[in-house]
Amino acid sequence: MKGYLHLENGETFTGELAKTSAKQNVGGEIVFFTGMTGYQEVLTDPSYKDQIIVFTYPLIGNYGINKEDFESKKPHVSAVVVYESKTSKYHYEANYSLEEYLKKWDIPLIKHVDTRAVVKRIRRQGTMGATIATEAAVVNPLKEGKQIQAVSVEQFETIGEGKRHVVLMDFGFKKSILDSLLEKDCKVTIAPYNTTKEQIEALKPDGVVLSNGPGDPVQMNPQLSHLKEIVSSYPTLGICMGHQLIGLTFGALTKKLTFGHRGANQPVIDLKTKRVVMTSQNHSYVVDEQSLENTELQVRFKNVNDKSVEGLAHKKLPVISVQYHPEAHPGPSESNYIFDEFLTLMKEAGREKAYA
Ligand SMILES: NC(=O)CC[C@H](N)C(=O)O
Repeated sequence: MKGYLHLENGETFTGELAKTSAKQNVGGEIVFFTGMTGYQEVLTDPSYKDQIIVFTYPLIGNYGINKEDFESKKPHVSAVVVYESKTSKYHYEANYSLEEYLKKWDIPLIKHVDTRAVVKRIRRQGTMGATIATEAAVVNPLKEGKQIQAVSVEQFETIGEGKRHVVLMDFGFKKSILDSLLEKDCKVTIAPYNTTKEQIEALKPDGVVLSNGPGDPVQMNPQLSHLKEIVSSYPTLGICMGHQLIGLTFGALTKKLTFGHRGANQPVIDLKTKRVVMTSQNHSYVVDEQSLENTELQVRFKNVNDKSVEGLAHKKLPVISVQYHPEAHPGPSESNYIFDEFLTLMKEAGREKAYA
């Protein structure tokens, strides 16, 4: 069936709607992902909530869909745009084809769209509102959402029996972050996004991880003073949204990039070691470097392409943060060492406590 991708700038692209959803009209913020593989992780990463994802690689779905690669229990994107979607699923682990999986969750997929042209528009004019529709449709301009509370857990849950106890504050966490912590011999308590310092104290953790999450970080403004108390009291690692929130809690500002970084090959330099690592990324917002000037934070990582801030360290407290995804999935895992650094921070803080 013929379908349309309408952009907020007034342009329309024509394609073919797969039979994955009967919805006539679905809107969202249109963004693009440049990895050749990793579509399962992208679909199920809660940070993509309410976004229409354009895959730049021209053939998507060729190894099907299997549960092992999910980053959460369900897909969060509002719709999918591809050039070609593979309808078979020959991989030995596959439970669904791409289209079968999207049908299960009633998510529209439009194919045979000139994805190269769409991406060029987004690169030039920025991420914008878009609608996938069966006919002409109005595109609603983007408005600020409260996506974090929609994806965060409501109950505390503790997993694993490792040596270090970490509270993972859930702004929309990817399962790979939990897995990375469990692999490093941590016991992890997943906590709702609005957990207070008192609730964390009761858990007696060794450290806190602030997770990734969807939308604009300023949606957390009402909670920033709570977060500052937490981050100032425990060794803390912030990842993506978590990193942006660490920036905001210490008085820095965030800003939106024209089209963000979404892919598996973003080069990042670690200013401490002077080494460049290839990283997995998914974000629109960044911490504004100039706004760090009068704060207690300093830049630890930078994007080699556009020089944007990719990570911070607190000048005195055991607090580090990364804009990229050290847990990978999809993408390279060579930045995984940041988890080891976080472990060292917890170990050192524990030693101080023992001698206090
Ligand atoms: N993956 C994330 O945590 C993304 C953070 C935020 N939603 C952004 O787009 O910048």
